[in-house]
Amino acid sequence: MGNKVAAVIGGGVIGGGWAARFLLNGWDVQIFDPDPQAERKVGEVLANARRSTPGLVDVVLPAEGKLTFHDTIEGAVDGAVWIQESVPEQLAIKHKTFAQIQGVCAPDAVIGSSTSGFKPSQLQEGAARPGQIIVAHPFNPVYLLPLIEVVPTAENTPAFLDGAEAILTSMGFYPLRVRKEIDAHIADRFLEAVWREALWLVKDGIATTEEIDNAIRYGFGIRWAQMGLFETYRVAGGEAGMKHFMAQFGPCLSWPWTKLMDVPEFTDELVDLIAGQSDAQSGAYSIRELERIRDNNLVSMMRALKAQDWGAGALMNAQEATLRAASPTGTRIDQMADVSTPLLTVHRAVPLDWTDYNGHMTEAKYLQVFGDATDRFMNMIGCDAEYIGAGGSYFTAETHIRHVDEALAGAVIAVRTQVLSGAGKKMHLFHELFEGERLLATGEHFLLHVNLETRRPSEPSAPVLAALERVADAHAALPSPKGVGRAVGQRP
Ligand SMILES: NC(=O)C1=CN([C@@H]2O[C@H](COP(=O)(O)OP(=O)(O)OC[C@H]3O[C@@H](n4cnc5c(N)ncnc54)[C@H](O)[C@@H]3O)[C@@H](O)[C@H]2O)C=CC1
Ligand SMILES: C[N+](C)(C)CC(=O)CC(=O)[O-]
Repeated sequence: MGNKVAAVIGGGVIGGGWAARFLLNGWDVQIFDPDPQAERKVGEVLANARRSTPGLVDVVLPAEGKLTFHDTIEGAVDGAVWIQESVPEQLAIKHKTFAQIQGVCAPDAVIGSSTSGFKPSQLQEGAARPGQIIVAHPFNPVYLLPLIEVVPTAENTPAFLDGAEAILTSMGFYPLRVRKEIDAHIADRFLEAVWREALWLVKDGIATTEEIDNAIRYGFGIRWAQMGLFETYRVAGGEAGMKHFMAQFGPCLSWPWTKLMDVPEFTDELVDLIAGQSDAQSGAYSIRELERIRDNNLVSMMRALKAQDWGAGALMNAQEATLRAASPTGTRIDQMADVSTPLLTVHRAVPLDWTDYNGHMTEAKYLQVFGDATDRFMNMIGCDAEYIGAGGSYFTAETHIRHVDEALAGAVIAVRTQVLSGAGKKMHLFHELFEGERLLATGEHFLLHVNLETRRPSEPSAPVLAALERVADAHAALPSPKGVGRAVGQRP
């Protein structure tokens, strides 16, 4: 990918989210929004994103890009290879915006529209180069959720679409190409149906806004996040699966369970009823507080899916593997020319689900970071998944951690690992955890190589031992790090 410059036209809820996603993936972002409050509002979204997005993966994201605000569309799109339109949902405003963009932008830049409902053919009407415009419909918060509905027309070439989707994928998005354009694409058709039914339930006095939210979040909402609709229903069919499920529940669709397309009128009375109930339900929190609660929950759930390598979590692992391959933490010792200084074994951000009631990285996660650093070092010397699968590994026999300073969510942390000794079955490591130049903790660990069949200490393979000895010999020349061999209670 060449120039990583994006323009964001319209910096509201969604434009601000796009800006954050681009910036935190190393893109420079140029924003145009006529609202004098735009810079402040984007700043608030970015602050939320900085504490949540970097911790989605267990490896550091590219260095944050540069953010600039511009007085004109011309200024904002200058040099941009991706231009994201996020102006209000009115076709006339969108058409005027595209005309201004296309008057000045590069002819091969992608112009993505965040529209929730318009078809791409409607957006392309009257455009100078219709083939440059696609729907790229995101989900709020754009800096966390992976889905982008990419809706093209026949005007967009396959090569153009592939290029656009490659850019989205590189930022951890999941581009879902919609086969045929349709009002409101795929996901918003569901959301509209659910929204419509919920409005009826409130209007008819069946349920309050809070009861409806509880019906979703204590039940099918959790289910949907991991298996969606069809896979969930397949499981609900029991051993007989989907056919049985359809035979059993298909007839229900003709029962009067839903109001279908009948939309309740948005009278002042209905709006007041819903807004009043919503105030009673959630008014104790500010919108920014609710955003932070939402982000904490989303990151925790997405990281749980990541641990299962499933759905959105599998996507996060794929992005991590790409980032890891380009990182020194993914390099093997036999590929390194110089191993004479402590090795970078962890380089990542503190995820939101690692923080505690004190507002900082919790105690147990210091051990996790050092455990991860040890795993990475094992990988570097060749004790990788294949080696472990063949029956050899290291077990930790003793650990001593010194907690020196704190780290907050989103902080970029790094572990440098010094080999104190490495010979035969024994491996003695000293990890130092930093945020920038600030030392946060040290971890001293003694490990033994084991045979996974006998579960007894054993000699490592010759290549693993050679790699370990190479680093140990090189590190023997280093000064002994402060804190080595300490016991609890000793004065510094
Ligand atoms: N809010 C949501 O949940 C979602 C919204 N969308 C879509 O994103 C688009 C933007 O929606 P939101 O961000 O929610 O609206 P918003 O009202 O938060 O932001 C719109 C921004 O556009 C600016 N603006 C107005 N006229 C402009 C112009 N001529 N040029 C540049 N900026 C202009 C406004 O000052 C405002 O900051 C819409 O098409 C919407 O359908 C898509 C996904 C989710
Ligand atoms: C309400 N909405 C139609 C604007 C919602 C979306 O388009 C997607 C989302 O984030 O839910």
